Amino acid sequence: MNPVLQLTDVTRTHGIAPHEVLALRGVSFAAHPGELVAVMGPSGSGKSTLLTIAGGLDQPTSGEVSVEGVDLARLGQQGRARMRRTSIGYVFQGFNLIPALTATENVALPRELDGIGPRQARAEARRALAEVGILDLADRFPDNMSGGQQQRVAIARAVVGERRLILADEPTGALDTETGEGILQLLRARCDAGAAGVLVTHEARHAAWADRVVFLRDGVVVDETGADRVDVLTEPAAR
Ligand SMILES: Nc1ncnc2c1ncn2[C@@H]1O[C@H](COP(=O)(O)OP(=O)(O)OP(=O)(O)O)[C@@H](O)[C@H]1O
Repeated sequence: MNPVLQLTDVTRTHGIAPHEVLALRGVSFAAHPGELVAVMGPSGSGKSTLLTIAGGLDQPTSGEVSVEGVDLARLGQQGRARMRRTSIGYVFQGFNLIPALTATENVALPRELDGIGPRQARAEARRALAEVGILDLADRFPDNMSGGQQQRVAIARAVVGERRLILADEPTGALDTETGEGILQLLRARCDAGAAGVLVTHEARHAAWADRVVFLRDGVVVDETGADRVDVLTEPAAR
């Protein structure tokens, strides 16, 4: 089966010499349909850099990133923006909802930007809100929702329109344990339905929802394993 996401020998340098930082050094990585991959590693190991590059929000210094078989570098800026709206869902730690828009409007926005008519975009948004269990909050504004409810809206926005690649950067951030588990359950369900997911997390019990765990250190993939060995991965210094 072809991967939804493929990174090949990706390098990313931040800053300029002599103060440059090599955030990623030759990372190769794939996520297939139906697969949830967790990315773990110490602070500064390159996890967020990897995710933003996978989502076309940042570009590698060298190497190739393809989504659904399309090399993002060949798309140009507009093509990448379109790819982000149609194929890639990004769940940010801080939700990034627009306060002046209702839940439905927040979720419908990427579809409308993509040229879908408002009526269809709203219908798709309501379906996505139902999928994450908060259709009853469809007309509410973010400020009148709990953190967990806001994160559900953010997830609905990331999956609306049947996107095939879901990228989540610490999506349970400030949420309590139970709400956080609910969010991971949603991501898992979306991958079980055929999407590919990448989850950046610091917590082993969150990574346990994944099929595979990739461990980064200093911008290099130092280990890759099934979720059954997550406990080992959380303590690399002891190995
Ligand atoms: N815009 C930038 N300019 C300069 N250096 C950067 C920039 N973004 C990231 N870096 C550096 O690149 C390295 C990787 O950062 P990154 O944020 O990807 O790590 P991370 O594993 O996500 O860390 P954390 O778990 O703390 O979020 C770090 O050394 C960081 O300081």
